[in-house]
Amino acid sequence: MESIGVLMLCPMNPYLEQELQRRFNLFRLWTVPQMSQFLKDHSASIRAVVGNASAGADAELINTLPGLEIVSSFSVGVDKIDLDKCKEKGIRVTNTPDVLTEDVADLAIGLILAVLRRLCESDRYVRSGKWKKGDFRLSTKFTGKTVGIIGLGRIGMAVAKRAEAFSCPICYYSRREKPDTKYTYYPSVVELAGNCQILVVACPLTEETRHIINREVIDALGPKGVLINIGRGPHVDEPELVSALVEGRLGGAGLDVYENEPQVPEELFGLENVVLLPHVGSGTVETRMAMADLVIGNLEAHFLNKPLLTPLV
Ligand SMILES: O=CC(=O)O
Repeated sequence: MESIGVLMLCPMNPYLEQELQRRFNLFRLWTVPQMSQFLKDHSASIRAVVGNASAGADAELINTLPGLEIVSSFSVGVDKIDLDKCKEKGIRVTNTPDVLTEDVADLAIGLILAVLRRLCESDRYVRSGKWKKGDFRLSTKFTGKTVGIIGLGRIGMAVAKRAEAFSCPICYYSRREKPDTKYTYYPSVVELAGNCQILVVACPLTEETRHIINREVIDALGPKGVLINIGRGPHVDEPELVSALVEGRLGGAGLDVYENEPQVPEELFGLENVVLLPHVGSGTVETRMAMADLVIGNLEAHFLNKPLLTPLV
């Protein structure tokens, strides 16, 4: 397979890069000095693109690669890939589901605890020496709080299972009620937000779910409510979230994702009821290796005319 051109769109993971390099003719887009010359020289030989949560194959890229057969994403979310264009052109698409579910759900619970129990703030309290002058303020209990989940897919279910272990009643919103769950269903996000204390965004980003967290939802969640976003930044109308937090209309937020990563609204930096992570939901050594193996496995299967491991398109 050494002659097959594979285009990696940005640096993602050294192991993945090394294994792709060993098997294919790997092009690293971020090292290309001049895009137009690169495309002139190599676009015909590129048969696969490897992207991730921040860089995917959009219509423009797809149109410049006449030999493209497969886009294999080092992510579960594929919102950066033009799926319709891929379908239209018969380009296969794969992602990395399942292997990252546990890590992302773990992180959602970590964010809930970090916000409610003020873990980051109390860590800073110890390090700055403030403890010597007095005890840390009281925080908020997690056990027993109602957790609302937007999107009861693989990750949403894993969050629910974990929250159940904290004796939390679980409710959810999804496009359709799930017949095989005991969790309470609300047919709108506003109703869900009005009936839970912690609202977790765990659905894929699509045109329907863009800004699913808007002012009305934030107001329904209210000054005691906490928003946790482990989905995608554009699920949230970010300026509305920032003003609700600054004005105290929302109780707190735990965010792993943002509308314009890696830009994070600086107004959030001074708020102690907010915990900010740099999009690390699946960011463990173990999981990133499993994701890399899936990307490689899908490419190998494709070029050996075998069934794809995790086909999306
Ligand atoms: O955000 C990460 C992913 O989609 O895997």
